[in-house]
Amino acid sequence: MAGHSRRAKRARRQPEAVIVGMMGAGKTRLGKEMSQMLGIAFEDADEQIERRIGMTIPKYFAKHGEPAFRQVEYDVIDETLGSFDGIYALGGGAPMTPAVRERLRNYADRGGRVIYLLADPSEAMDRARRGGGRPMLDGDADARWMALYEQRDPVYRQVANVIVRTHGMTPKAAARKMIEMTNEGIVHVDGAGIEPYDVRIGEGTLNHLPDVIGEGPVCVALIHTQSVQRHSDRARAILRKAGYEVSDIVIPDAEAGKTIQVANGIWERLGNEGFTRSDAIVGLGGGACTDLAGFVAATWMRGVRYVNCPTSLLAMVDASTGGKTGINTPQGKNLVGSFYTPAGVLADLRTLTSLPNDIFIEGLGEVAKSGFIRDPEILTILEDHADELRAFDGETFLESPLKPVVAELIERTVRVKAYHVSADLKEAGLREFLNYGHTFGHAIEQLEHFRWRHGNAVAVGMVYAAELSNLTGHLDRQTVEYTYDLLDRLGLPTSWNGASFDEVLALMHRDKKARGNTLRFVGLEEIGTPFHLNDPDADAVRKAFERVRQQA
Ligand SMILES: NC(=O)c1ccc[n+]([C@@H]2O[C@H](COP(=O)([O-])OP(=O)(O)OC[C@H]3O[C@@H](n4cnc5c(N)ncnc54)[C@H](O)[C@@H]3O)[C@@H](O)[C@H]2O)c1
Ligand SMILES: O=C(O)C(=O)C[C@@H](O)[C@H](O)[C@H](O)COP(=O)(O)O
Repeated sequence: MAGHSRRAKRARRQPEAVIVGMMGAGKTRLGKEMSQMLGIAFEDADEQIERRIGMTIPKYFAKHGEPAFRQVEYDVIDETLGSFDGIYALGGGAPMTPAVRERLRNYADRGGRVIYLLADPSEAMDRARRGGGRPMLDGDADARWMALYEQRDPVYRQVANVIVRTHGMTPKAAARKMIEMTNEGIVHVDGAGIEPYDVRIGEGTLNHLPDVIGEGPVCVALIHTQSVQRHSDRARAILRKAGYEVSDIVIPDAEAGKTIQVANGIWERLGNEGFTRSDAIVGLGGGACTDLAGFVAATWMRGVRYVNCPTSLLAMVDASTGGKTGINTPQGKNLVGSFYTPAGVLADLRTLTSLPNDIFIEGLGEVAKSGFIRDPEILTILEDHADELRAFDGETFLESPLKPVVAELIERTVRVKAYHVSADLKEAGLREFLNYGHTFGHAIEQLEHFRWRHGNAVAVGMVYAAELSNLTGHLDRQTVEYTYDLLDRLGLPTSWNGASFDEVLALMHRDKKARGNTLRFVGLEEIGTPFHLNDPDADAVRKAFERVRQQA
């Protein structure tokens, strides 16, 4: 699972998870349950504090006052976050201290999971009242609890990177849910012009839909293709249970859905159904569907909340993150669109269970691209597991040893994407490196009338870019051969012979990176070092085409 790679990456000792939440939410009870299931230790901050001060918390409160108590509390939490590696439950008021919040942020930045345990208020109040010994609830306990809840809920949401609702669940089921959710990979995307958001990767991440959509929207348009009906049924059930009115919008499959006609049909429907600016759109499907849904979200009333739920490997690793949305025109791929940041990305590994083998393999094209431009470890993982990846079978995937490998590949690839996007949302320079292999790849897609899948076209495009880098004296022959070899082992195409050089050249001139009459490519100097290859020698541009064609 993604959580395993998280553990492997963590160099220092720190808790597996920290639990925050209101008094009576069940932090201690469920924390202990989690620790037993995982076979690791449990620690409760309030019990630690009582051991240190040698008296009960109410007595210490009465004798020394709240500020003195909060200082001891901070010291104990600070030490424990740096020395304990089990499950750690904090007192309900701890995150209200700014220094504790700062410490929790630092813990989360190093891969830590802060769980906000969100219980039903009446259940939690009841438990808090029965528990007794809580100085913050002196007087009318229920009224005090409610007042504290209103004050603390936004703070818990701010410090937590996992929110778990336990309403109506048995302790065992709630603890299992908490474990599942802490095992998710989380990639945070931030940067100039970006409203920060998280990409969540794991089994069951669609359960986060209500938290990501939030309380503002009343109606949610769920845009998906027929091919993912099973998953959209689940998403719709989650949304309806959370109280949203859901409009189910089915669009044509793949690139046939990425058109102005389809977008217009949805705009008409949103208008007829009275969608307002405070409503939300969820796109659930492959990259074509999520590109279109994001485009509709960006343009409806000049922008409504958008949640991206990718269901193909390619959409999980690439299309879902970074805010590029758009449609194709008869003149080319993605020629109309906008940069529009989602409120969140939920990559649920369960959706991969219905993904056909050839579409999974296509997604490996973009995974390999991220290895070539930034993270060579991705290439090592691809090499080490090429045979198993090639034999991907959705039906057995979740129980197979391939699951943690795929989860790690997704997380690493999304990190590469987040690195470029965070620094350069609108593609002024660095972000263009994500376009490695795309100048030639997009031309293939266009000339093949989209019968060629995007990831396959990018694979050939990377071979072209490697050959061009070699012909212009930037890349050694060995790395070019390695490119052919790795892509071939993964089952990706490495050659193409579908049109003339002049036809390809005309389309490469229309690529979004081109400026005036100048061709611009992303080249490679060595693995992990892409560069801008501007206005390359015309002979090299043609010769690279011939090399790619000769292999076919
Ligand atoms: N916005 C970006 O940054 C970005 C990045 C990369 C690619 N893209 C775009 O993404 C598209 C390619 O994405 P793609 O490869 O996902 O193509 P796609 O959306 O066409 O999906 C491929 C096929 O798989 C099906 N499918 C998807 N998930 C499934 C599932 N879980 N079970 C069964 N069938 C499923 C789809 O219905 C489709 O038939 C292209 O349009 C490309 O331009 C965008
Ligand atoms: O996010 C980016 O930036 C990319 O270039 C990622 C590409 O892998 C992706 O195919 C993207 O859709 C291409 O965008 P385009 O601007 O070249 O159409």
